[in-house]
Amino acid sequence: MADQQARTDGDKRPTEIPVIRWEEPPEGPVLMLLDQTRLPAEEVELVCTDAPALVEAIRTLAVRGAPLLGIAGAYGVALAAARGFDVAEAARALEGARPTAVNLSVGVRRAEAAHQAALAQTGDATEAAAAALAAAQSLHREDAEGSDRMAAHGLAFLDELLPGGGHRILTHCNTGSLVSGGKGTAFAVAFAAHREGRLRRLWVDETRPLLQGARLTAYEAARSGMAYTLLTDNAAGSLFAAGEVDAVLIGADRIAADGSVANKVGSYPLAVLARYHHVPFIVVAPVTTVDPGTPDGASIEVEQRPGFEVTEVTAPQVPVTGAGGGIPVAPLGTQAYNPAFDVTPPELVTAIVTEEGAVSPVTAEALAELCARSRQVTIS
Ligand SMILES: CSC[C@H]1O[C@H](OP(=O)(O)O)[C@H](O)[C@@H]1O
Repeated sequence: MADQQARTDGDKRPTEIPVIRWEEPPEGPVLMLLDQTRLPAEEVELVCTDAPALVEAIRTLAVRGAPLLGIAGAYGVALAAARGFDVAEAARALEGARPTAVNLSVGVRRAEAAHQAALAQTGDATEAAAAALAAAQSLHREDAEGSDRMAAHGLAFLDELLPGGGHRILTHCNTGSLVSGGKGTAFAVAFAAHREGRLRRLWVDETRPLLQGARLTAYEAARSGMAYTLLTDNAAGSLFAAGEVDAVLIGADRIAADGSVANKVGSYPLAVLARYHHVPFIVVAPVTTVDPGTPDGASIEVEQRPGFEVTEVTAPQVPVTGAGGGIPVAPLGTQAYNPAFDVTPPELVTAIVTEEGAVSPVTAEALAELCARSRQVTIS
């Protein structure tokens, strides 16, 4: 397979518009979000002035991706506090927006706890709102810093596993700057390999049905200058069979205490293919994605999404005709099975790479030690 010469025009962020930002115009604070449903055709910002608007943005994946959901959830609590809404009500609504990514509730509860502590200490609503905002901004910064550390640990792990560089990495869904305060998770490792001249190619799964790979990862890869190729999800098997994949790198939405990994649907089949073809299957995620409170994969709630996402195709420039706003590709009335995620058992995971380092092999004991170590070093 001919290799295109990768461009090296530097670290271009996927878009000149930040993925998420807090603003304080005279009429009151707002949360600005890059609307990811409009990418790559348009760079459009959503203006959220309250928690219900943010809940809708999360539900429609205008804002998405586990780490970013945590950051957005924390800002959502700060927004409710700053605008005088009921903070507990806003926090519960935000937590309930999507069930699988544990980061969402972690971010919401972190800002809510800061708000409650400040209110208990000062009795001052303005002080409490400021504390919630400070917690959200701290989480935002930590995620950006953690992303760089994950990239470094991930590249070091890859280089040790596959000496000689020239990595051909297959990735699924989207795990770059669009899911993070920084450069992302799995995509950040691929970008680090590219920047160091050790990425031969990024294979990008289109990731049906919402096409996060085709629309978002390809968009980020193009901006980064790396050599990348888009493929349909069902073409991955033939790439493995042709010996064209050196490693699989994916993100995670929740990692259970036993090491089971919930990630975008289609991740589990990749893990089985990787095992059959003796290819490393590497999960890249912040430690906050590990959920000691979820014992195993069967305990992870997998979000079931509307059937029209499968039975229709949509694009910003396509006129809407179907029940969900898209063009029907299946007979009207067709029922569809549409889990947003699947669960990969720990025995199929080569390593979990976090900002604290790589865990390999993946065991409950190693994850428990990682979480304990992380709690010791977490900056409050
Ligand atoms: C590393 S977080 C990105 C993670 O989130 C995606 O899901 P969604 O697009 O539905 O938010 C997918 O599972 C990615 O791995």
